[in-house]
Amino acid sequence: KIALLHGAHRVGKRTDATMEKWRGYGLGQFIHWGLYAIPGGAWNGKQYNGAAEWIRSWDGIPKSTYDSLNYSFNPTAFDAKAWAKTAKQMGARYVTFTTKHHDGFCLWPSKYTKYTVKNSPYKKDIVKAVVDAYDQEGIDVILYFSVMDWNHPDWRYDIKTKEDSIAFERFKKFTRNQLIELLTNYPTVKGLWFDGTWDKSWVKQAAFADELETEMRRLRPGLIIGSRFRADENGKRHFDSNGVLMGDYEQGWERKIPSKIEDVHGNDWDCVMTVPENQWGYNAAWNGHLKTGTELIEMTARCVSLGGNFVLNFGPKGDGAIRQEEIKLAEEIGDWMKVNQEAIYNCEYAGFDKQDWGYFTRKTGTDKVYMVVFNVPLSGALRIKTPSKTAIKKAYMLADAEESFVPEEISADEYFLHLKKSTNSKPFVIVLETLKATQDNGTKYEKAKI
Ligand SMILES: Cc1ccc([C@@H]2N[C@@H](C)[C@@H](O)[C@H]2O)cc1
Repeated sequence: KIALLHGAHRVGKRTDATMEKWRGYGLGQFIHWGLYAIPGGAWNGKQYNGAAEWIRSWDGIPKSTYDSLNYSFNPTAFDAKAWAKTAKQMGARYVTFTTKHHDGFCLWPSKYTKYTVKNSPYKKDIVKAVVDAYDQEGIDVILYFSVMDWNHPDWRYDIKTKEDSIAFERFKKFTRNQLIELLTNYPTVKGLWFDGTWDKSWVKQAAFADELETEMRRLRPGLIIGSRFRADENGKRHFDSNGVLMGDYEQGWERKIPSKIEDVHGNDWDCVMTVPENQWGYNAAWNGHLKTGTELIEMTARCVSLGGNFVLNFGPKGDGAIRQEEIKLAEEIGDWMKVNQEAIYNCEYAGFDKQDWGYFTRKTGTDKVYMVVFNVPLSGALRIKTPSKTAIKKAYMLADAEESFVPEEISADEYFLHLKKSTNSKPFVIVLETLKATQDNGTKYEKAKI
């Protein structure tokens, strides 16, 4: 073990109630909204293919013209209550909302810069509107914050000169001020989702960032901060020099999902996902593959089956309205969640071997296991391999408990559930009530008689 002053301060998962609630969210919403939604991936009639929220950084974009977009930011269709209703009916249990993206434009009236919504035609505090609307719907709020700030004159990619160092000290104070300001203005938020923390300038601030994290946690006990916020004193990010996760959950799963339980190293994690291949902010021309509702439901089940949460991104338009494609996806996911949410909320890795037909989830702390089925085999037989000393007492459709199954034992701890020749067009869930023979209750392990 390497002695570290600014590495991880905890080994293993947090066990407090706030984090246990976070662990059970299952499904969340990401919202990327800001000035980049105005151009929507195009500039002077030319469509760009990169991620729309990065348009300021592309060749050919006059940065000063982009920066003055705050003077034309007037989202007349913005309705935080409508956003929160969409999230509620989709079944999202939390939302991660961009307070400030890399371009530095603040969607709250920060006292520490002029580059905020206050100096736009819109004027009002968007962060407050979103926090209040989602609180009212009972959806927890996490605030996204980009440390990298292209607008701030004191931002540096690296610190090479004395001048850089003096400027970056000012930038560090500015960053701390904004974070304390956010936690003070919006006391109900449950966490911060950091981005823009990979450049050398910030990676060199292990001591400062460690102290700032401690200060934020003291200001907001229970605050949830991911692994992307700070590096250790050797510049190690996400995992410190001893391989221990920094922060409360792993933030590395951006547009990708772990394929097996070993990949998550026993940590909490969430996966943040775009509908197109790689567009977070609004891009008018959604090119390439757009994920379908069923694909996104499968990603949700896959994340929960591996002990994580799935967070689907929405990129509202420059006028503040959510695009129709996203509304439709939210409805499709919501319709499925209304029937099957029991297999998603407050569920965890089941400890069953993965099978081709889909995913196992387990209601946290119980013997109730769910089979979320996406790929019905031609045989109609769903294979189950139970962990040793685990019997299946009951098996039935979540949507209709009357429709039950008698597992056919095909070998030790291995069964088939035979589906009726029904043509399922949507993913469905089967409940397994299991029985774990435990030594201390003295019962000799008996195959439960179905
Ligand atoms: C290389 C890279 C940097 C930043 C990102 C940002 N993280 C996502 C959550 C979005 O905010 C994207 O702009 C994506 C890729």
